[in-house]
Amino acid sequence: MAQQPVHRLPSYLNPEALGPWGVYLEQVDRVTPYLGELGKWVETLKRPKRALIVDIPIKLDNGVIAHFEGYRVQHNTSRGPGKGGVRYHQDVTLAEVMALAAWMSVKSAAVNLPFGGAKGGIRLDPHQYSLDELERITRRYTSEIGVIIGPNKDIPAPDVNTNAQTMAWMMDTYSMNEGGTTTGVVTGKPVSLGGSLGRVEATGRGVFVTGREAAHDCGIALEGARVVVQGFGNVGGTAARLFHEQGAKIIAVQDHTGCVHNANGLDIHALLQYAEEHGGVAGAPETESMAPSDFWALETELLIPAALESQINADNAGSIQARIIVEGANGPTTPQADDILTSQGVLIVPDVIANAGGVTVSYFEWVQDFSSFYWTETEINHRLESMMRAAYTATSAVAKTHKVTLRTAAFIVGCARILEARQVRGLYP
Ligand SMILES: NC(=O)C1=CN([C@@H]2O[C@H](COP(=O)(O)OP(=O)(O)OC[C@H]3O[C@@H](n4cnc5c(N)ncnc54)[C@H](O)[C@@H]3O)[C@@H](O)[C@H]2O)C=CC1
Ligand SMILES: O=C(O)CCC(=O)C(=O)O
Repeated sequence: MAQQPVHRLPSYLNPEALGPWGVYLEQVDRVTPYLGELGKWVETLKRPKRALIVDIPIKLDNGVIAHFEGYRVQHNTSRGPGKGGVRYHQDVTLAEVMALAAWMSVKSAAVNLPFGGAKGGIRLDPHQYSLDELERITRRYTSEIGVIIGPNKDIPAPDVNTNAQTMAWMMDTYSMNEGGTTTGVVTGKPVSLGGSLGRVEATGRGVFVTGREAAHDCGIALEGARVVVQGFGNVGGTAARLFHEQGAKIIAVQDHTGCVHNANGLDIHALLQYAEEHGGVAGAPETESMAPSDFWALETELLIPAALESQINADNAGSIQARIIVEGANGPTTPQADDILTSQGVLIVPDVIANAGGVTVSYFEWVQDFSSFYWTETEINHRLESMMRAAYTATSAVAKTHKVTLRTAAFIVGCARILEARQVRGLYP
């Protein structure tokens, strides 16, 4: 499974300095030698098919007109319509959304969903705006990107700081503009609007399933295993709860408000409630606060980054003492950190497999909306579990065959599927 570190970029072109898009390009460079004849199409993967920047002018509650910048990027649609979430965050940039869209292409293909990759975002700190303002921002954004989205073109979903309510506003705005209710234009909607049971916790559940498989491969029992989680929102919060419910000990959690630690294991149900009421984990009872550098250096069986990109990088990778990293976030580990961790014997379950549970249940939601026939939560969870296990097992087998990391293996599977579709669609698609 171990891979020799490779450094294809010249030293003056540091992928960490290039941000998430640079990290993605380096990952593509690393997989190219394994793509055989299909490698001749690899340039397709190195640029987005389409990128839209939109201006979102809205009237704030105080009467002032404010302008926000929004994006929707469709990285690749060779295998099906674009698919991917919408992020609201003060640091969102076009280059970041390009990387997030590209990881969606690889992810959808790696788990064999009939989708391409897309992503959207608005640069704003949603915590600074009222619910009414967020509704106006979301509706204007949806109208502006309405020219390129649609149930057969590109289907948005929730990501950081967006949720089922955001998707309901998007679905309603798109439907108003189209002149008819169009449930299939977004996924992650409320169940009362054609959303799927199980979607809210699907990504965290996928992280749990792939983490459990990886632990099994490494001979680690979940009962009593130590787990450290960065990000305590939809993905990190759910994953922490599922590991906790299987007897694992969540010893530390970090979110944007701080880090909390308890060597005997945090009471995850109480912490979830505290974070809901206080907007974050900082100051939770029966916890000690901890410096971020100490957080990363904690000795643990599993480490789950479930916040933002490039959190595990050349600066902190050397101090990490986890046996397994399960990537709930997109792009949390830079290529340099990958090399350092691999040389330390850490097994990394990459984002494009580990967090694919969300888009997998989004796929179920899309199928249910088209057929107007809805499945039970037990059916959803059962199908999700079997697809996540199959993806993990297939990726592990490819990693063993080529003697590469799970990330390179997942990229081999995903990129080959995308490029094969690209090839058979013909020379002038
Ligand atoms: N929601 C979904 O279905 C999916 C999400 N993801 C990825 O998972 C990650 C988390 O997404 P969600 O849980 O949906 O978002 P969320 O908005 O529900 O939660 C984000 C969490 O990250 C924390 N956070 C933000 N900035 C941080 C910082 N600088 N340091 C530490 N913690 C910080 C927040 O406090 C919050 O707990 C993102 O990378 C997202 O792209 C991946 C697949 C699907
Ligand atoms: O559910 C979806 O369609 C996409 C979720 C997402 O944005 C992701 O997997 O990163």
